[in-house]
This record gives sequence, structure tokens and C-alpha cells, in this order.
Amino acid sequence: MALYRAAAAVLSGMERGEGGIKSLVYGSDFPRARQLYALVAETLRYGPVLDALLDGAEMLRVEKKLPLPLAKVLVYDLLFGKGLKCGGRWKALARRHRARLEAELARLKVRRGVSSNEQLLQPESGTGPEAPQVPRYVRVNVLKTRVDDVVEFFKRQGFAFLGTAGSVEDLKSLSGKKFLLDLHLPELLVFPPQTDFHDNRLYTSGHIILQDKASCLPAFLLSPSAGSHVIDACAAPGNKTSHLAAILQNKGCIFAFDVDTKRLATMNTMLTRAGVTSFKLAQQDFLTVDPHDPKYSKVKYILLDPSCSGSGNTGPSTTSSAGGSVWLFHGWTLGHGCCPCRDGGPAAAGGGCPQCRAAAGAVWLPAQDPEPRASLPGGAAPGLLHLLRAPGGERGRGARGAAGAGVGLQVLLPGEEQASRCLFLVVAPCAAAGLSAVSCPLCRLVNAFPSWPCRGLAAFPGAECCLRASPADTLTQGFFVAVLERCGEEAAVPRCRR
Ligand SMILES: C[S@@+](CC[C@H](N)C(=O)[O-])C[C@H]1O[C@@H](n2cnc3c(N)ncnc32)[C@H](O)[C@@H]1O
Repeated sequence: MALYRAAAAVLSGMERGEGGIKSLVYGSDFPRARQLYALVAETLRYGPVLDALLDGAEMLRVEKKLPLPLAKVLVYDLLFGKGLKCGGRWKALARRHRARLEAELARLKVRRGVSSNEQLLQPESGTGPEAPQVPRYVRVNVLKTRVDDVVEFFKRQGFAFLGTAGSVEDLKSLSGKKFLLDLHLPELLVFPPQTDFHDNRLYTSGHIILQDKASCLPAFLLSPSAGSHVIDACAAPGNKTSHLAAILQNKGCIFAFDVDTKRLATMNTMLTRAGVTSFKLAQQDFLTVDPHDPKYSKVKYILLDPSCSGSGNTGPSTTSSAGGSVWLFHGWTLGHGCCPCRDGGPAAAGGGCPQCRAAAGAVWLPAQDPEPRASLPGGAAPGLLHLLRAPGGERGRGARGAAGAGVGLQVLLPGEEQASRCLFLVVAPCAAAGLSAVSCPLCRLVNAFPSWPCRGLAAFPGAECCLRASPADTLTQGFFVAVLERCGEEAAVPRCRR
């Protein structure tokens, strides 16, 4: 206890500029100066990592009386040090947050693409001054205009059109008043970074949408056929909804949900401006939507873009914004749809599933979380499972690039750690028996867009089927997309395989 207090006092003193680590440690009256020095030095070394973990786990929001320097010392020792050998009530307090902190640590590693704690201390690649600037991407809203017309418009405004880009290098070298057609997405124009179109007539009239290339990938990959019914589970402010509507040619229906009133109001304005008519907007927690409601019976496509799933993101700011979503699964039980052997029925909800013998809630680590959150930023796994139960299992178009794909629901699940979690969750009752994620009885990962150069990190089996986007590799904002396909009923036969 005295050790942690003394270390926190040294950190505070350093922050106030009262001295360096040595003078403050040896000037303190703590008897074991070397032990104190080592703890402070290590806490400092892990400083940015500790900030990210504390942010993500929201520890200080919950523990209002816990000063930041003390929190850092405790979390350092808990996760990277000796494991809180002393500490009295602070030790008990820190241990209450252990599960969240460990989950944040795992997420941080996935986001950074590293496997060890030490690697977390290396500077992130692609975030230094050498990181390339992301161009200004402009999606042509084909509900209102055509690519050719927009190209002509910009030419009249003094821009030189250089044709279709041949490589990412072409995008990198854009400068001045030049623009290109993107090499991957047919309705995406690319301008030099910092080109500002917010006051441009085409933007204010909804003819163009200012949307990063990575954010255009989900709707493009989902590619619902005109007339389809689609769910956009976390939809506001609606960029992907409007993209979906454009792909659907405003035919069919998009059921769009979001919990945030303000964002929904923005979305309504945006969709009206973009000429989107084929949507039904609901302010509703998506997890409360009844997948068996007949109005969703024709849904074949689902786009799930939960908050803060920035695992593809590389910028330091995303570290904190990505926090929290892991914990929203509190209280999720096998009875609520994640048992592969039963349809979420009461038997599974009660004492466990008789078929695969999975105990209700057994796979769900965050169920130990003492403080479930009221909102659901990034509740991807429950959302996904919820959707997999939806009745619309007809054969549809396959995801782009998927050889032989074309069965039933397709789900886009940004967030690598969530994909991992979700797949884990789906197969978890059988995971101990060695079932791989891809052979899960409810869904399979589609090898999406095989020509996309940047693939998922090996955080779970089949991750290479997923797409990753980043400023350094693809000249886009960070993003992660997993395409999951519901297996045919024949594949969903209740069983646990070894
Ligand atoms: C990353 S944003 C979505 C961006 C949007 N897809 C787009 O392209 O413009 C995540 C959204 O999920 C919403 N959200 C979080 N939990 C939700 C839930 N349980 N049900 C519905 N919406 C939710 C948040 O309010 C937020 O607007």
C-alpha cells in the first residue's frame, strides 16, 4: 500500500515539475528506494499503454476517488508487474476492474497487431510524421447524379481529371487541382488531401457524399441486389445507409436503427438531402428488435457498424475511442441465441444446453463485469447472434469476391476483436472440443475482396478472410470489415464436432 502511494506521489511530483525520478524517489521517505524506483520507472515506460487501458476500461469514471497517478501504478503492477502483492483496499479496487482491463489489453494488442506486452511499447507504425496523408474521397451519389456528370462538373471548376488510378501510389502522388477515379470503388473520386468540398454545391445538394474510402467498403462488399430488404443495425449518421440505398437504387427497404436521437436527426436530414427514400428509421436499441417479427422476414442482408470498433484504426486517438464495447455483453447468456445447438430456447437459457452441454453464460467472460453499461456502443457479438436467428435465410447474391458464396444472411462486422469475440462466442460451447471458428454451424467467414491488399491479422482462425484498411497500407482511414455468411440450414444441424 505504502509502495503504491509513494510511487503515485513521485509521479505526481514529476508532473508538477518538482524534480526528476531519481531526486523524487531518493528524496521520499519510502524505505526501499530501489523497489520504488523500479515501479515508477516501469509505470512511466508503460505510460501511453496505461492511459489507453484506463480510458478503455473507464476505470476512473467508475472510481471517482482514485487519482490518476495511483491508478496508473496499480494497473501497471496488476497487468505488467508483480500482480499487486500488497495494496489493501486499493488492491481490491484494482482487482474489481481486472477483467475489463485485461480485455482492453487484448483489444489493444489486436489493434496494434502485436502479441507481447513489450511490443506494445514500440512506436506504432503509420502514425508518425512519415504516415501518408489520406486523400479526400468523394462518393458520387448515384441516386442523384452520375459519375461522368460529376467528373465534368469538377473539370469545369478547374480540376484536371487523370482517369482511373492504377495503384495506391497514384493516389499518393495527387496534388494541386487534380483528381482520379478510385482503383477499387467505381463511384469514388479521389482528390488531394485537404481539398474542402463542404461548401461545394454538389455536396450541399446531396449529389456527392464526403466519405472515406474505408467507410465505403461495407456497403460495397455487402452489395445487396436492388429490391432487397436490408438491416442497418447501427446506422446514424447514415453514410453507409445512403450508400446501401444507392446500391439498392432506392428499391427494397433498409430498416435502419440507432439509439442516439441527435445522430438520428442528422441522419434524417442527410438521407433526405441524398434523395434516399427506401428506408425506415427507428430510434431503437437494435438488440431489442425481434428477429422473428414478420416485417423483417425478407431481410437478407445486415450491416452492423457498432460504435468504436476502431480496430483497423491506427491513430492514437482511436485507442481511447475504441474502449468499452467489449463489456456490453454483460448478462448475455446462451439462452439468448448463442447456443449453436438450440434456438435460444428456455432450456438453453436455464441450466445449459442439453445438446452441447454448454452452461448458460459460461462462455461469456464479461458477465463478471460488476457494472454493465446502459448503452451499447459496439455490441457487435450479441447483435450478430441476434441477426443470425432472423428468419430470412433465402439464397441471395454472394458477397463480392466470394467464390461460391450466396446463402442467406450476410453480416458486416467491423472490429477485428469483435469478430474474434463473436466467432468465439458462436462456437464457444464447442470450442473446447476443437471446432474452428470458420466451421461454426451458424455462419462462415467469406473471403471478401481477395484483391484487397491488407488482410485481417491472425487474431482468430480465418482472419485473413477479413479486410483491414489503414492510412499506411491503403491510404484510407483505419477500418476492419468481416463478411459473414449464414450457412444453409443443412450446415446448421445441431452438433458439436471435434
Ligand atoms: C460507428 S457509428 C455508425 C456509423 C454509421 N454506420 C454510418 O456509416 O454513418 C455507431 C452507431 O451505433 C449506434 N449504436 C450503438 N449501440 C446501438 C444499439 N444497441 N442499437 C442501435 N444503435 C446503436 C450509436 O449511436 C452510433 O450512432
